[in-house]
Amino acid sequence: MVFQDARGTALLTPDEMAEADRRTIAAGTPGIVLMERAAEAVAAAVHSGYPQAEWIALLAGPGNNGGDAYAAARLLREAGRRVEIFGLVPPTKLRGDAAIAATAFGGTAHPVDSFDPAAFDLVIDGLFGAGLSRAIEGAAAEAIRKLNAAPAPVVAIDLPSGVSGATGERLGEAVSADLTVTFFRRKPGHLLEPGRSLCGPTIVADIGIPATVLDAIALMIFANEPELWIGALKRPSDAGHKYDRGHAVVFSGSATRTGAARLAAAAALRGGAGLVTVFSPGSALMANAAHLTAIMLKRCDDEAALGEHLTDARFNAFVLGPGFGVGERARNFAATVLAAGRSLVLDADGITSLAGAPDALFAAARGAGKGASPHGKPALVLTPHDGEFKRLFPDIADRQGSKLERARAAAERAGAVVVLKGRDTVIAAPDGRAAINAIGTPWLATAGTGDVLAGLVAAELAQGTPSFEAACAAVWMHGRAAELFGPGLISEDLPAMLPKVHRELDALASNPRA
Ligand SMILES: NC(=O)C1=CN([C@@H]2O[C@H](COP(=O)(O)OP(=O)(O)OC[C@H]3O[C@@H](n4cnc5c(N)ncnc54)[C@H](OP(=O)(O)O)[C@@H]3O)[C@@H](O)[C@H]2O)[C@@H](O)CC1
Ligand SMILES: Nc1ncnc2c1ncn2[C@@H]1O[C@H](COP(=O)(O)OP(=O)(O)O)[C@@H](O)[C@H]1O
Ligand SMILES: [K+]
Repeated sequence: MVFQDARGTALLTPDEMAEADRRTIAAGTPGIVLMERAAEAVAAAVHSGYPQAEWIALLAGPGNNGGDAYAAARLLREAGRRVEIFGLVPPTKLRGDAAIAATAFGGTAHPVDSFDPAAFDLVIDGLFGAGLSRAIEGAAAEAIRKLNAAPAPVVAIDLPSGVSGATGERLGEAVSADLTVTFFRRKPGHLLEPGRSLCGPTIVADIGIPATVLDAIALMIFANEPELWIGALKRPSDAGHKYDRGHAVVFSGSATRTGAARLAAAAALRGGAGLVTVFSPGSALMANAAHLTAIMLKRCDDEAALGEHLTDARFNAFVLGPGFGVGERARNFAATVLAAGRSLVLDADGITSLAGAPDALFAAARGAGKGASPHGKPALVLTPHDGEFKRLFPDIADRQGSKLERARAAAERAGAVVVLKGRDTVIAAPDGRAAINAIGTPWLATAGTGDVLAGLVAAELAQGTPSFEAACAAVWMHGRAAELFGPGLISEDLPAMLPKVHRELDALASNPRA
C-alpha cells in the first residue's frame, strides 16, 4: 500500500516556521522571494474568492506580515484593482524584506487611525502574523474593532491579527476573517479555537519551502487527518478470522442505565472489532438481552466475576464509563483490567470515579504500556470532555495555556493517551505527540456521541492499532460519520454511517491522492 507523507499533516509553531524559513533562505532562496510568493498566493485568493471587489484596503503592520500586505497591494494594483494601504507605522520605519516590499509598492500609506472599512469592498489584514508577541492594544486594536463591526469581507494574511499561531488564543483584540491564506504548513492556531473560527476557511499556499526543511525539526503536532495514522491502522486481512480483529468488552451500568454501554458496543463492532461483548451486572442482564443481537452478553457483578472472565486472554480492549455509575466499583474494575494487561478506554463515569485519586491507575497505565500482547501494547486511553478533564486534572485545567498544552500535560502525567473532546478535540500521547481534530459537525453535541467515540477507540485497540493512532483514527471516523449523516444526527445514527467511512479509508489507503 502507498501512504501519503504524514509530514503533510504537520502543524508548525511560529518558532518552527521561523526555523523552516531560515533553512530555506540559508539554502539559497532569498526572503524577499518567499514574501513575493506569499503575496502572490494572497492575490490569487482574492482573484478567485472576490473577483468583484474593486476597492481594497490593506492593513499593514510593522513586520513581515505588513511586508506581505505591501507586496500583495502592488500585485492587486497591477491586476487592475484599486488599493489603499493603512500602515500601523510609516513605510520608512519598515525593515528588511518588508521595507523592500514597501519601496516596490511605491504608493502612499495612510495612518491606520484614518481607516474606515465602510468605503471598501474587501479588507486584507496584514497587521500581525507569526510575530505577534503580546496583546494588541491602541491604534491596531481600534482598527480591528472597526473592521469587525463592518460588513466588508476580510482576507487574513497568515493568521487573523490577534490570533496566536501557537495556541489559537486571542491576544487582545482579534480579527474575524472570512478567509485566511497561510504558507507552507498550518499552525496550531489555525485549528484550535477560537483561532479556527476566526480564520474562516484556510488556504495553505506553497511558497517554495521544501518539505525537507522538516527533517531537522522534531515534528510533534499534527492535524488529525488520515495521512497521520492510516499506515498504522489495522484492517481486516484476506485470510483473517474474527479473533484476529480482537474482542472488545463494554461494561454496562445498572438496569436503568444500559443504553450508553450498548451505544459504545455497537460502535466497537461497526468500528471493526471482531467480537464485542457487554459485561453486565445481573440486574441489567434482561434489559441488555432484549436489545442485543450480534453483540454478546456476559454477567459480571463483581471483581471475582471479572477476574474469571479475564482468564480468557482474547478479551483485549475494554470500555469503562458510559452509564456505569461513579464509585469504587469503577475504580476497582479499571485497575483489574489494566493489571491484567488489557487495553482500557476510560470515559464518562470511569473518569469521574478517579477524581481525587488517579495516581494508582496512572502508575498501572505506565506499567501496562511496557508489556506486549498478540494485539500490540496494552494501553490506557482517557476520553474526557472539559468538565471531566477538570475533575481529573484540576491543576492542569486551571493553568494558563492552550487546550493543546493541557492535553499534552495530562497525557504525560497519566502515561495515557488523552482525548480532550470538544469542537477542537486534541489527542495527546505521553511521548508529547499531539493531533488537533477539525472534522465533525456541531450536530455531534448531542447525548451519547461520547459513548460512541469510546467504543470506536476500543475497536481500534482491539484490532491492535497503537494507542495514539487508535485514538486519532477513532476521533476522525466519529467526526466523518457525523459529516456524512448531516443535520438531525443523534448518537444512534453514527454506527450505521461507519461502513461509508471505512470505504473512504480503504480508498485512501490504496490511492492516497484520490
Ligand atoms: N516565515 C516565513 O517563511 C515567511 C513569513 N512571511 C510573513 O512574515 C510574517 C511574520 O513576520 P514577522 O516575524 O516580522 O512578524 P509579524 O507578524 O509581522 O509581526 C512582528 C512585528 O509586530 C510587532 N508586534 C508583535 N506583537 C505586537 C503587538 N501586540 N502590538 C504591537 N506590535 C506588535 C513586533 O514588534 P516587537 O515585538 O519586536 O516589538 C514586530 O515589529 C508571517 O506571518 C508571514 O505573513 C511571508 O513573508 C513568507 C515567508
Ligand atoms: N460543537 C461541536 N462540534 C464538533 N464536535 C463536537 C461539538 N460538541 C461536542 N462534540 C463532540 O461530541 C462528542 C460529545 O461527547 P460527550 O461530551 O462525552 O457527550 P455524551 O456524554 O453525551 O456522550 C465528543 O466527541 C465531542 O468532541
Ligand atoms: K494577519
